[in-house]
Amino acid sequence: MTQTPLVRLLRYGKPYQVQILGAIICSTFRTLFDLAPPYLIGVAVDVVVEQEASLIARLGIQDPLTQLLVLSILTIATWGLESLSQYGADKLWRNLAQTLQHELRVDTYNHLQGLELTYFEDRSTGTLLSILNDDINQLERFLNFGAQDLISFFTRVFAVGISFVLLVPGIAWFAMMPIPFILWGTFLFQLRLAPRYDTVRDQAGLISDRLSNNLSGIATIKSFTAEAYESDRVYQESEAYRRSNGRAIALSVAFQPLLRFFILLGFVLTLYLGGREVLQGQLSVGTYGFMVFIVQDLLWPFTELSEIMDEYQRAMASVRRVMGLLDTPAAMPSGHHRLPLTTIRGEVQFENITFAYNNRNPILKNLSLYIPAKATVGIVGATGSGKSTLVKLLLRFYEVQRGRVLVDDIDIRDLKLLDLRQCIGWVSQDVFLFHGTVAENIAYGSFNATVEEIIQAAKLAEAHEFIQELPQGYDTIIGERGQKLSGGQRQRLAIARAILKDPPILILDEATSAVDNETEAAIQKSLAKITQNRTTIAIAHRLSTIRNADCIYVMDKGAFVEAGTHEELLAINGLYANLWRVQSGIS
Ligand SMILES: Nc1ncnc2c1ncn2[C@@H]1O[C@H](COP(=O)(O)OP(=O)(O)OP(=O)(O)O)[C@@H](O)[C@H]1O
Repeated sequence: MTQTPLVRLLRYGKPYQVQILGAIICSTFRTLFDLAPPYLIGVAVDVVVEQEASLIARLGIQDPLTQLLVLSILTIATWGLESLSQYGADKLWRNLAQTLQHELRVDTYNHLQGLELTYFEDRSTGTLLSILNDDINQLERFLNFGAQDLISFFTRVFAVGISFVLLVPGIAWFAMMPIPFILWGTFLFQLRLAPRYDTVRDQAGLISDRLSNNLSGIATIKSFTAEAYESDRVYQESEAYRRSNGRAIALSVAFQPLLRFFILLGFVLTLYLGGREVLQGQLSVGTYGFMVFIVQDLLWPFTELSEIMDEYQRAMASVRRVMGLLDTPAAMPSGHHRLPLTTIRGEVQFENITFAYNNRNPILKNLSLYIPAKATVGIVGATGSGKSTLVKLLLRFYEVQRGRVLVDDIDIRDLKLLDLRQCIGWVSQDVFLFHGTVAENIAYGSFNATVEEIIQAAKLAEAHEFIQELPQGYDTIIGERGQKLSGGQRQRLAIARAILKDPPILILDEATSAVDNETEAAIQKSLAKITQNRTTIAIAHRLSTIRNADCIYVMDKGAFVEAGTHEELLAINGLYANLWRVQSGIS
């Protein structure tokens, strides 16, 4: 990647190039008008000293009083225009900052959402949050003020530099001598500062990780009385952040005195060499006075350079992180084959699949499974044997390394990802509910559902009764991750959500593990009706849950070791029969 972060940011702002150009022009004019007072004072002195022979007189206005009046009007106009361009620059830059940060945040989130699951498993929420929030806010700050400062700096230096060369060409080089050194020093300073700010941003991500982790695990922290331990860990992370910032600050503040030294050099050189020329009679006293005065205007902005660069590097460290995220390719390409909900049959086939997470040992080995359309299969097996992994492969959360997964005889890699996932209802092992009302959570994914449909789904999931007892019924806010509900209640909302979706393929992964036996029996009765018309894969440890399945598969270490109906498996008298005996208390 050869493009600098700034170029990338500007390219990102391409649709807003008119506003950006407008903002740059306003900032430039604001600075130019801001520079006018010394020149206006010079002209005023010229009027009162030279009177009829002044600069303004040469324009045809002889009367000194009229000249002063013209000058006053000019001054008022300059101030007015300065205020106007300041207003334009502020408005444009601030709005641009808002628009760009908004677009960048939304785009980054949309891109992030499209990344595959392994991406999220390898990263923590805190880091991603810090990119979406802090880094993008950092950009907003830079665009609000930093960009204006940068333009103002360049405009000042160029404008004053040019007028210096035009007015006193023989001496301008005295004052300008330090500029190449300053620019070279700034370049070196930038090179060294950039990695320090990268570290600062990374450290900000780590502290955000720690905080988000701790806040979500607050109950565990309290139950293990780990408050002091966690306080210490937060302290350590915060301290590391402080130290990394300290390293950036150490470099940043050292640059300012260095700059001042070079500026002083330019000033003293002008003072001394210019003064010597006056003494030798080669320079007029007036020019010398003006030169000493203007050299400050030329060199003084350089003292702000360190602050501007500091702001710039901070922002660019953030841009690098945001762009890094935007550059991450979505490694799970969607196929093109459509699978409309109206025509899908719901036949599912795993054909000799082998799968390993991140090139570890295979979890599933050469496994095959055929589920006819509208059939119900149960999968049982030891914990960690690969049951959940199997259904996640059907959802195409991960890619199989060998073999194929087919829906209606089409390889799911060829299917449009959206179509594939729309035809599957997944009640996962760990239910996730969003902060919002009960009704919103049930209707999640079926956003146009009517209240009646929501209530009907809740009734089928045996959830209606407890929902009615909640303070605001279906409008009760259930808290983040549904933490104001019990485990069994959360599961029932998740089942209701899947029922409402009415998918041709239904996956129930330990969907009723947290409900009591009586509720489970009631849910089973509803599910018997619901599963009649769709392909269902039910994973369960509690065998009563899957007892009535058309076929039950027993999984062990990533392979099926037994298959058949409940009765057939009991007759085999193998693993399943053994489990059944243990669970039903026969042995
Ligand atoms: N995202 C992941 N990354 C790496 N390994 C994983 C991941 N998810 C699961 N595993 C590993 O894959 C194996 C199978 O996990 P899986 O969740 O499929 O088992 P399971 O049969 O559903 O277990 P359980 O009955 O406990 O839910 C386990 O050894 C687990 O550690």
